Amino acid sequence: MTAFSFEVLATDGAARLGKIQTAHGEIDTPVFMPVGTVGTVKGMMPENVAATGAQIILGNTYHLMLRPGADRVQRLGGLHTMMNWPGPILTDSGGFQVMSLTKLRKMTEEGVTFRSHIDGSRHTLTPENSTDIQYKLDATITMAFDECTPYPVEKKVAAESMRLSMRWARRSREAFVPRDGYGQFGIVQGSVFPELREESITKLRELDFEGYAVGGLAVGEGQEMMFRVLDSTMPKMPTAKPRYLMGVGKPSDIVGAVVRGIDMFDCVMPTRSGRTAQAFTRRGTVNLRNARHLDDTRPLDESCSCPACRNYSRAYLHHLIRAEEMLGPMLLTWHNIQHYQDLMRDLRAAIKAGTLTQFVQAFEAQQALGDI
Ligand SMILES: O=c1[nH]cnc2c(CCNCC3CCCCC3)c3[nH]c(NCc4cccs4)nc3cc12
Ligand SMILES: [Zn+2]
Repeated sequence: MTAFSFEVLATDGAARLGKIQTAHGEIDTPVFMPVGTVGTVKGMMPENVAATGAQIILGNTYHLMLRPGADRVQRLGGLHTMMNWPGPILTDSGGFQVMSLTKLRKMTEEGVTFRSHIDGSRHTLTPENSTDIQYKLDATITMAFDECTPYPVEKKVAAESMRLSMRWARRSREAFVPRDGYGQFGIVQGSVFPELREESITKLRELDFEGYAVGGLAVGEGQEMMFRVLDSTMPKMPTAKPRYLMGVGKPSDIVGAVVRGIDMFDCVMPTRSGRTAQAFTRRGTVNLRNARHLDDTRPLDESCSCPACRNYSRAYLHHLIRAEEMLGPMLLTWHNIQHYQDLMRDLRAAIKAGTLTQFVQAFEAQQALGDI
């Protein structure tokens, strides 16, 4: 059986080309992880997700614990079997989703009690049961239970929030059942305060996680502040372990974070935007609801290999969106996932060739062009 391992194969400045070995297969980094919320990347079959080049997807603990329930997923053979995704799956702890999706909730030192948005039933998430739920889901990578500190907050509020998350990280680590090829990631907090971020990293290193996530960002601070926090935090992060920037982001966020040493990303944008007619292209985003596409026979993005760009015109995609046909969001989701996978593939190739600086310049120039 393979042990969970991470190897840095090349570097270009602070950026790393890496490979993670897991019980469910390997992951080439930098990697973008599509969100498979309730056991499916919405609107896509798993084989089509794999066809985009994606090696790892995300499972949503909050939704799955409510429906169909962690015990039922375990009885159904775990997420890999249930959703027919044999590759690695990373599940979040559920904490962030509870705080962003539920209204009736109460947080204590113990954890969070909340009411299900589905049927109003009462539930509790703690570091212990979140870790146990992720075990039942058979997550390849389990996330520690944390509190994402809101932004902006005063330093002393950020310090208390971070220290709670660090106590929860220890409880999460102690509840984790080690298995060959499986891993657990700690989550660094500390908002925009370098010394709090450093204290958080120090506490998490004591727990020797298989990977480290940067939490508490992409919560409204803006790209400039996010990059500033990364500039001061990344040099303090363990170098031999993968680094995961949670909830990021749009393509230019990802490029800037890879340059600063981030290895893993997740974001709902490519899938959620696919359902709202927003397409990501080399020249920026395109809103396919816009009437300017009515008679446009060109493909969405001539440099893209996905079915939407190979077989259909913008006019047809626009028609599907206006007619509210299922095929519209399906094709756009596929395209957006493909676009993100192609961006990661190009970033990995640039790091390998030592040409990341040139890649970033060309990327920024194209994005500035805007769609024609
Ligand atoms: O500190 C954090 N701790 C834990 N999770 C965080 C997340 C959720 C990451 N995606 C989870 C996925 C799990 C499976 C289902 C889909 C989400 C974040 N997302 C963002 N920004 C994007 C944001 C999204 C929504 C509001 S901000 N910042 C985040 C910060 C944290
Ligand atoms: Zn495409």
